[in-house]
Amino acid sequence: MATDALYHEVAEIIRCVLAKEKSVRNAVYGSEYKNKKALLRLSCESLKFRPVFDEILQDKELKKMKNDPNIGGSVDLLYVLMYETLVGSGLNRCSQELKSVISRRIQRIKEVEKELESDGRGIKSIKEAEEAQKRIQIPRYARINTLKWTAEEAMKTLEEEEWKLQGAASAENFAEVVGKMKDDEIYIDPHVENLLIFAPNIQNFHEYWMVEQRYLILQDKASCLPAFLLNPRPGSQVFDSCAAPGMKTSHAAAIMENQGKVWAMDRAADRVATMKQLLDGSDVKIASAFCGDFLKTDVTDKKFSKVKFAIVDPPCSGSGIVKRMDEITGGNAEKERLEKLKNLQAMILKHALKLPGLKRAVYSTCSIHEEENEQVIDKVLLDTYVRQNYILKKDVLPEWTHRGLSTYEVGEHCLRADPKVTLTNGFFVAVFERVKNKD
Ligand SMILES: C[S@@+](CC[C@H](N)C(=O)[O-])C[C@H]1O[C@@H](n2cnc3c(N)ncnc32)[C@H](O)[C@@H]1O
Repeated sequence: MATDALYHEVAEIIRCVLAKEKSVRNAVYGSEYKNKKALLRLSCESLKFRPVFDEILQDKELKKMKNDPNIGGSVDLLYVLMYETLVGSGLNRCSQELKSVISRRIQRIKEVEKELESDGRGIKSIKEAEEAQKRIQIPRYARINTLKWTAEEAMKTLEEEEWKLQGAASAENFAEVVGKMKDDEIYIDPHVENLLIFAPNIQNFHEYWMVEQRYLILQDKASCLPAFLLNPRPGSQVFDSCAAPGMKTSHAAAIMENQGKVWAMDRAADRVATMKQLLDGSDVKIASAFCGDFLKTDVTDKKFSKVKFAIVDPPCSGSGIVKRMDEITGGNAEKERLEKLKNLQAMILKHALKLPGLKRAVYSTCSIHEEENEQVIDKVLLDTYVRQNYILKKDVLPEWTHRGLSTYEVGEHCLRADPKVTLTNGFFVAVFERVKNKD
């Protein structure tokens, strides 16, 4: 039956995507199945609701569906069939064999889904989260590149180009004021220095000459927090352990007024090449961008002895970034993956804290998962060397009311960012400070 062929093809796309062999789009357009539109829609939809289906398949009775001869062990095919049953247009157009796999257990499937829903983990919750996400409009943040011009020059030029400068947005009713801004208005950010706020939907803003020539650097506000909170003095040395593509390196260099040095390391050679271009185009003169594995770097090497500041922005699930496809597919939230990331993140942070002359380090992720955030801080603070030498800085940016999760002791000392609350991507920052003054 034609619909069976579609379901089998969607299952194959899902398999490819979850095995990280291809993106959804590449898998769909590489498929021989003719109706690409149907293929794409059903693949994305089934992936989107997959977390619910996975939970349903934990049920003792429903687990057995995978072994049904019509399913042939393919959990991906079950995702499609469950999608059609619980969300889509039903299974009336497919063969009796496929339909019967579900229809024989439909009552139990609905029961389990209802239980999940009462816990906020059912189909309805995913639909609601998606609707809420559609409604969130994050403004565009642009950092004045003070390595190219001063803030005054920037403001004057923007005014000459007929932008309407509104002054500083108030921190108290930030979301309300910024949420209503018009396309030709600009606010000054009340938290991060030299950061401007533009409306969310300005057409082709990345082609605007100030952006193209890197007089303004498009950078989400939350991602400006690490270098801003690190606040390295001009003339000092910074180590950025996972630096590419160099957004935080370039921000640190601007704060240091191009005086001192930033060691900008990254493991991925292609990303280091991109970073070099970006730093060059931004007039960063003090960065030494190089390729290497930070975990294999001897931080006690004499050449790093003057490093007083560290940026630790390790790989993360990226779950805080609004509107990413892998968020929609739910592919990033797997416990096992988060556990692996947490271990890597903690290792990288602990290693950075071994820099002998280090005074302050900032840890950040663009993840919303506590495993990658508060749990990493907890884990690192269990280390004897870390406990003897560092404290988690208290009262970081006190006017920033969105703090780490209160279920952790460290929570109140950390900053969180959230699209709904701070009008930024989801983000997490914590600052470590050496207990003894090493000056
Ligand atoms: C979140 S991104 C960094 C973004 C960057 N800080 C910025 O602001 O533009 C994480 C980076 O860590 C790099 N990375 C992963 N493992 C690493 C390691 N062991 N040593 C150095 N870099 C690593 C990845 O290649 C990736 O570029």
